[in-house]
Amino acid sequence: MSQGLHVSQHQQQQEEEDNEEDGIVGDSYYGDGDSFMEGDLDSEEEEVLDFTDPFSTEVKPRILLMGLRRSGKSSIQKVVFHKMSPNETLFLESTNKICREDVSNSSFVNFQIWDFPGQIDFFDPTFDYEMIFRGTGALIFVIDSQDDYMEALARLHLTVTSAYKVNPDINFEVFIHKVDGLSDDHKIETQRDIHQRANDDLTDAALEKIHLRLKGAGTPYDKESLAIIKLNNTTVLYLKEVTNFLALVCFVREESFERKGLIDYNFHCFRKAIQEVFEVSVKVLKSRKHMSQIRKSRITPNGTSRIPV
Ligand SMILES: Nc1nc2c(ncn2[C@@H]2O[C@H](COP(=O)(O)OP(=O)(O)OP(=O)(O)O)[C@@H](O)[C@H]2O)c(=O)[nH]1
Repeated sequence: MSQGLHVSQHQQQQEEEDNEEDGIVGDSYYGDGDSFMEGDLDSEEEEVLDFTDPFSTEVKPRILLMGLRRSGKSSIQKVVFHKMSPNETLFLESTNKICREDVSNSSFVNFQIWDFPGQIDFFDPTFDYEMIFRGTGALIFVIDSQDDYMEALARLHLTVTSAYKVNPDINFEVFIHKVDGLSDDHKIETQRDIHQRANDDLTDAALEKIHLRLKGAGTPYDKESLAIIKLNNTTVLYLKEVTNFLALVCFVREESFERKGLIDYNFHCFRKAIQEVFEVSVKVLKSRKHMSQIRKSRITPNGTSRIPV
């Protein structure tokens, strides 16, 4: 509660400060201003986008973070990729230029994330959205669930339809953010309402083929999903989910994969055994709980036993 109040006061103050600044309309989105964050954390690279930079032509999967002002885009990025504590995000300044960051923690994780200013204007001639969307793999649209989200939905529709026209292969993700201020019932209701309205808008525009994924709408993997990664030393890494809390990671010689069916069969037996152990453990725990309840019911309030146990 108090956090919510604190945030809204901060937001109000920030809005006032922002309003004093020039908007970015008429200004270049890719200017040579400083990066939006002072005191850069452990970022690999973070910079204001500059299309004259030859590095910008490097082909890397690109993820765009879009949404209204103060919806929480930069906070998500800072908390996820820079281990910033959520409280510290209160002090983030509003983003007024497109900020591009390389995320390359390892050879498996290597992509760019572009954080957009909230008030981007698709009709501004300095904003070359066609060029941006053409090379984009995924667009994450952030909605502040504590705010009146009608404006955000209108902006979502404009963003998604503009992007889809340029590049129908973009994956659209909608993050319903700041749900910490909502009750459980309100969370579900908000998600349902946003989902319904966003899809209704697309249907009205005869664009129901655009698929919006809203957080909570499903996971991109199931129990058959697995990862087989060939390492460079003739070894293969085999990763597969056993239960929600357990994954099996094996390093196997490459030639062993000629008999992959055998590996799958062994994995199947292993998973079955784990599940059986789990089910037996649950039964034992339940029966212990049951016995302890029976014992308690045989003890009178003054602590003496009604029936010897
Ligand atoms: N309650 C709550 N507040 C949050 C959350 N995430 C971010 N905020 C607050 O929301 C405000 C705006 O966050 P930013 O990350 O700067 O938002 P933005 O979308 O990048 O804003 P612009 O750069 O203006 O487009 C900050 O005061 C954050 O502390 C959250 O999960 N819950």
